[in-house]
Amino acid sequence: MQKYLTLADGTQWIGTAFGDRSVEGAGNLVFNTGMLGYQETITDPSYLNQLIAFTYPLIGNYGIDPTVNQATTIGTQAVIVHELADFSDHYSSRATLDSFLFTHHVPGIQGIDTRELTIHLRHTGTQLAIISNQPVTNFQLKAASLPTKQLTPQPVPVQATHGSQPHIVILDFGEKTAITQELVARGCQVSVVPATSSFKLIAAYHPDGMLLSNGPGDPEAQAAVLPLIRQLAAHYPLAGICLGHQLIALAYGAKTYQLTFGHHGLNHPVQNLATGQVIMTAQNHDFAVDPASIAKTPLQVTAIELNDGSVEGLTLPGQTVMSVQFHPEAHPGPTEAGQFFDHFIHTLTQEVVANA
Ligand SMILES: NC(=O)CC[C@H](N)C(=O)O
Repeated sequence: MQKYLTLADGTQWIGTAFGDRSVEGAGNLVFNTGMLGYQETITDPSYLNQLIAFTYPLIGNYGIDPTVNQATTIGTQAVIVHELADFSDHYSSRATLDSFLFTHHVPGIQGIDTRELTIHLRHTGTQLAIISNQPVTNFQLKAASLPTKQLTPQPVPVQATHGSQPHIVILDFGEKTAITQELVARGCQVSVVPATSSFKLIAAYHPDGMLLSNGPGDPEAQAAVLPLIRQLAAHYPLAGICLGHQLIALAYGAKTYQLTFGHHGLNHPVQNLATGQVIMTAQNHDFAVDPASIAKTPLQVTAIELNDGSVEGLTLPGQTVMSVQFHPEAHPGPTEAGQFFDHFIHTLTQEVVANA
């Protein structure tokens, strides 16, 4: 069965359907350059309502391992690949990518030259796209007719995982489960609460530290949560990852902007400005903190991306506030950025001891 990928600029690509063949979708089309980790990427809630084109030419070859999902539902609108593996050749695999997407009602399209598509997107910038069963004649009308997805709100408490100390409360904007897992692996007790939680509800958890999670969408659309972030920072050590990092920037008066085509990959070099150390990082973001806007705030830049100089880390001198634009939890991606968790836990453990 033929499937059509139509971009807002009118370009059309024709491929073959896989996943849920009946489903159509619309949203921002982004390209992901990771050479592995398609399952974690597809299940990452930050991709809510986006279409993901994988530049790696063969996708699906190691199948689906139920233990690596980053969320229980898939917010991604569509998966675009060059060649879909029709086998899954790994001992941990329990399903094919095709059947996994079918189960979650996500459409896929294969046979697309995703590298050519990526070159196109690098010239035009991120744009809206539609995946459909018939050629699209009226782009606006068709896009408006297709439903957008929502993240499933979680009950309170979402999760209380028992480690020892410290107790970290995650404010959940669409958290990847790997963040909780990385904290638990370092001995933390973790509770996850919805991003709409009040300060009073959060305080009842007696956090030793707070973490603002990753999440989908434009950070400037989250203005309502900024006073809570300032209140949290005044009471607890505060960390932010990706969307959480952008929200910390906004909470202290900086601005964010949309990148031309986003960072979605696993080999983004990031330099720590204090030590000079460069690490490889996993990234997944379309927005970034405007470096010029930071000068007028109390924030300081701690790290930059070496390809385009974008802001990768922030701190607030005088308070324990630290954030990163990249993904220290990886899943997928290089794990060396996990030192961010080590640093945060070390800092707040010292504060817990000092306050005892
Ligand atoms: N992974 C994330 O948290 C993404 C943050 C934000 N939605 C962006 O695209 O920039």
